[in-house]
Amino acid sequence: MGLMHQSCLVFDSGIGGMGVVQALQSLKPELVIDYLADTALYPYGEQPDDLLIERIVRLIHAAYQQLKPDIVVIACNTASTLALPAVRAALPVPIIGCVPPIRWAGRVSKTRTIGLFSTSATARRPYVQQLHADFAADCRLIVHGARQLADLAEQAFLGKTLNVDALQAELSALFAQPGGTQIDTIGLGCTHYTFLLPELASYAPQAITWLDPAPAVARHALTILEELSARAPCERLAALYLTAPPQGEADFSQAIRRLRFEKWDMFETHFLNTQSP
Ligand SMILES: N[C@H](CCC(=O)O)C(=O)O
Repeated sequence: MGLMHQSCLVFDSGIGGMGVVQALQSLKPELVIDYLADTALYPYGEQPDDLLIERIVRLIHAAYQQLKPDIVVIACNTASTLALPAVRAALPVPIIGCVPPIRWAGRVSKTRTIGLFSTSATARRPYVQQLHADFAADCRLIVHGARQLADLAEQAFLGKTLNVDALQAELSALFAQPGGTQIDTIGLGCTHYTFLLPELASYAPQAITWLDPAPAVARHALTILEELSARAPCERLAALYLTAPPQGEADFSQAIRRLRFEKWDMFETHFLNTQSP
């Protein structure tokens, strides 16, 4: 069957996964895309690993039972680098993760010095060191676990004015590290940063090739969807669930309409009423 009636659940802590939603929509407008954001626990980058792993599995499992998607995209590096195996073990459908584009950066960099912006949690994960060792061992990797960039991206998504000082402080924290002037390629290791890409590029102190994995993640998800066998068609409208109300509700409601979501709903009722795996 074609993708006409298939559905995909996209998961993130906040608005970061909306970059993957955009890419999915432009590639396959007919796909039903549901979205779950764990806004109650945002930012994931500042949460302890053991809390996150259990929570992510329970939430995605509950959303799966509610929405029965054909595929799940964990459009969050902080969640994927921690909980991909646990989510895969708990669900009977393909789970696509989103991990820092270190391999891609290793293919692209001429100076062999690559940068990575991510959350603090992702920056200290062994997953990142493993990607470096496996796919870009001949590159110097300079990582900055940025506390403020996800917040700035949330603001940008709502159409708010950029806090330029905060953005520049995060850029400096990467480029001021030893070897920073040699960086020619930077990977976005947090899905939120899609919404800051023009600002990051314009305030960076040197020419950089910026790598945003969102379109590649979307293409990968669609390839996997195409391989799935036929199922009952999904005829309903796309759902957007949050675990806590958004900051700036009017701006949020306007912003999500650009992504073709008519409204948002609280997820907690479904979450609490669903048995964990
Ligand atoms: N969007 C998430 C993280 C933002 C947060 O700290 O919650 C990621 O890709 O890592």
